[in-house]
Amino acid sequence: MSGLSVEAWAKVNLYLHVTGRRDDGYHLLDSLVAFAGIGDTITVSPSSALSLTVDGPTAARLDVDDDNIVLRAARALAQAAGRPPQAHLHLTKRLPVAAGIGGGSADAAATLRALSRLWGVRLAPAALHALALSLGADVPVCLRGRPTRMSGIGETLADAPSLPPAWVVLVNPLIGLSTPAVFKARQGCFSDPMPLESRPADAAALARMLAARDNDLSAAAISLVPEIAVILTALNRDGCLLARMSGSGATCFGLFPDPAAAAAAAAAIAADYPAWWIKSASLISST
Ligand SMILES: C[C@@](CO)(OP(=O)(O)O)[C@H](O)COP(=O)(O)OP(=O)(O)OC[C@H]1O[C@@H](n2ccc(N)nc2=O)[C@H](O)[C@@H]1O
Ligand SMILES: Nc1ncnc2c1ncn2[C@@H]1O[C@H](COP(=O)(O)OP(=O)(O)O)[C@@H](O)[C@H]1O
Repeated sequence: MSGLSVEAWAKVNLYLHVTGRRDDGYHLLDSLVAFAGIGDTITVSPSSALSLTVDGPTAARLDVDDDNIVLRAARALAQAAGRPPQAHLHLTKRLPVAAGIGGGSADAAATLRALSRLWGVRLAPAALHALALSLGADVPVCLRGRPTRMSGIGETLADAPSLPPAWVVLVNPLIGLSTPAVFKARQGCFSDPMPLESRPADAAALARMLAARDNDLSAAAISLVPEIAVILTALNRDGCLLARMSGSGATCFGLFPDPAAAAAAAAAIAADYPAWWIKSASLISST
């Protein structure tokens, strides 16, 4: 497709601690966020009006209406730039929807990047960050697209140590899980933020660092979608260094030290569970 394309990489919460709750109901988080080399693609091209078309393997699971986060991002950027929202947007959807890997947030971030270039808009970094946050708590981190320590509700971002070469297998049962529903179902106390060690030397060291942490939303997500427990068991096989849920689920990731081990695990899981969405990809180490 002609136009200007930006990739919207899948977000992976390597760990996710819930450290508190604000008065407005939003939760305070401490998360190491990475990105996998698989995602959606946003392509923008000049047009006299704002429009969106969608294709791709998971497009059928998406409502393409005025409320789509991609169109909301375009309108918000146009308003901030004081210009009409004129562009045709095309979304190639490959990530499952409502899946804990930030598909919508990554699409919104990619839209902001692509339209900034198409329209020649250069918002100040603080203004772009605020605009991203107004679209969703995960949009600012997706705008960075590199390993990031995320806190607050998602607005406080700090560079994380660059990651060693590592590969993930992402598995989703193609059952959408609502983020607010998972936060609502969460029980138990809050975690304390933990300091992050310096750069892990290799994937095994990264797995050891992550093993001391958790995803505090897993139990709540499993109570809503029990298949998540089955996925974690399926991922925990030879060569897998760590298996964990990402975000509010239901996607889980297995961490692998090399691409061959990840591809072999993905193929073996696909043979056992042909109805699941299963992909292997590299982790983006830094930019
Ligand atoms: C949980 C996380 C972890 O990275 O990822 P996902 O599972 O969505 O991928 C994110 O914080 C999700 O961010 P995002 O999906 O942008 O959330 P928003 O649209 O802003 O909020 C949706 C709803 O989730 C809850 N929410 C979200 C973020 C947060 N820090 N605390 C919350 O309690 C609130 O109920 C809110 O109304
Ligand atoms: N472009 C988009 N891609 C994915 N989901 C979208 C999009 N636009 C709106 N949504 C809605 O956003 C919600 C969250 O989806 P998504 O961002 O994929 O999941 P998560 O927040 O778990 O990472 C879903 O209810 C979905 O219908």
